[in-house]
Amino acid sequence: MIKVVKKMSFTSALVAVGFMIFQVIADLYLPSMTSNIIDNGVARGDIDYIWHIGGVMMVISVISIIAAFGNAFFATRESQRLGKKLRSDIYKKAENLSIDKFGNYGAASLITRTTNDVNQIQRVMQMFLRLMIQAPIMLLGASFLAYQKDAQLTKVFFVVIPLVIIAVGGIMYFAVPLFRSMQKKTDRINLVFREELTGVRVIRAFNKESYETERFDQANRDFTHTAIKVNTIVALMMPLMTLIMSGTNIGITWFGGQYIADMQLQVGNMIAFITYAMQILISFMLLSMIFVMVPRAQASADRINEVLEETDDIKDINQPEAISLSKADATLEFDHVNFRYADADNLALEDVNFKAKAGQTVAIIGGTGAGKTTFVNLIPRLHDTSSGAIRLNGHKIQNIKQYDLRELIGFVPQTAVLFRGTIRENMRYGNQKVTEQQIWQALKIAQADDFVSQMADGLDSYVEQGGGNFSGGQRQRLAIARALIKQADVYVFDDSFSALDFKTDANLRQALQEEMTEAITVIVAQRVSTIMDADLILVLEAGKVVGKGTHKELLANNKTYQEIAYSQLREEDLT
Ligand SMILES: Nc1ncnc2c1ncn2[C@@H]1O[C@H](COP(=O)(O)OP(=O)(O)OP(=O)(O)O)[C@@H](O)[C@H]1O
Repeated sequence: MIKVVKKMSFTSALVAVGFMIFQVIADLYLPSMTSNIIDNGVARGDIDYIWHIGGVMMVISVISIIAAFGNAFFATRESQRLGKKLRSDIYKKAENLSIDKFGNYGAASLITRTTNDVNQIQRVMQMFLRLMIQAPIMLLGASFLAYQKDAQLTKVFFVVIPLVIIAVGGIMYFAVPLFRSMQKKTDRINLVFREELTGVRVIRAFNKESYETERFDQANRDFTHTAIKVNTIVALMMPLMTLIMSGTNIGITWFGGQYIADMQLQVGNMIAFITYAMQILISFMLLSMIFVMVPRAQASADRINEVLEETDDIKDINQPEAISLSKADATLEFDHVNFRYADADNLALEDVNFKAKAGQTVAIIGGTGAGKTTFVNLIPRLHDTSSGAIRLNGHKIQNIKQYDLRELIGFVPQTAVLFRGTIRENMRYGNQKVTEQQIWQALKIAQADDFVSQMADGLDSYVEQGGGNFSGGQRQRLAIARALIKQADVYVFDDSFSALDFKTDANLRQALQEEMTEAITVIVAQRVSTIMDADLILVLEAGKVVGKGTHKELLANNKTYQEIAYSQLREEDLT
């Protein structure tokens, strides 16, 4: 919690506390003045005194209101600023986490941490700056002043305070663990909800709506059940405290009445004493709320810190080497590269070696799970090699800044992702300075110019979240065009042609070959026809390169390649 709170501006926090101290002093001063008005003004019929003290009380009340407003303003502003900072820090951290670490948390949990957990911290900080410091000061001040008004009456507190501690302690004992479990249940709701929203098509196709609704209802019921339980327990606090306060009132009036009759106490002092007693009990109540809220916020702070303090295994070195676009001199080399996933027993890639230069196309083919995606993910350092080296333009990729490295790579992932906006905005994603002509040129190479030009709004056509209003093949072509717009030394296409028909696939490859004379093209494919013209084909099987060469060479002497090739194409198509 302290680590999180340190992110706050302490000057503004101090200002908030300063205002609050003024407010408490004013609030503590008022009952004393009331007692003076009653005992010295009303009892003696001194109208001037009543006017004079009444005026002073009005001024003090105004000061109290101004101080309360100032405190509320600074407390709200600072807690909101803290929330903003935390949200932004978590977002930046999540954005830069390696794919593995990101997967450990999952999108649902990261969203809960950015929203729900940050809200908890914000609420507690606002309460802290408004009430948490007020409560102990008021408690001490009111106790001292009550004692001053009448020492004998303080005996009421020997009964009342243990009762308050038992009531508050009991409530906390049951409520705090439930508050903690609510956080986990919120995570669960988000996880189920997100999974169902993203898989809505599959759910409908399998007629699993009622199954999924039940799954969501279960998570929802579980959360609601705990929320009702905890809120019912906490709701007991108010009636219990009202009961204790009323009891205190009766006790003070009972004993106070006797002291007044014995001329040991004045009426005004008893009224002031009652007000101080109420302030003491309110302080206890506020303190109890703090004890309920702090453990809850602590759980949130732990969850936030867990993300913020996550050590990232993919880091930039201290003095990275400078690298820039090499165009015709570009080279890409895998030098005895091995890779193992953190939780896996076996290597996902084993001793991969190859070298390519600008203008060349390197293709990777292999069955599902052979390691093709893992292979291409190593190039922009989405994962780091376990051993061996990858060199881009002669630089070990670990020795250059991740930003610089990724600037030199045009990457089309296996699942084409488009962002909500327009086609133009999506095309400018990797290069803000791109001209209209360059966009159309990239769309032409990606075989996307036809369908984009036929759309009523052309480049300004609307793209739904994830590109949902385009077909799979159209999405792939737009994603390819977006990568081509980026000036890069290496273009990586991870199974990016799979949704294209054979003719479009062939046209696209032809266009790429003509255009990519100053870049290296890495293509992952399942279809032999897609990679037949590549300068170098790597055949992957269970993470090992079992064949390396051109289509002709592999067809002549590589068994795995022959099996793949003959299972897909007729003999005459293969030559
Ligand atoms: N995050 C991960 N953690 C552990 N193992 C993984 C992870 N991602 C992939 N693997 C494993 O690594 C191996 C290679 O996976 P990869 O995704 O690279 O295969 P692929 O050849 O691209 O498959 P496909 O053609 O089906 O996309 C598989 O056995 C897979 O189960």
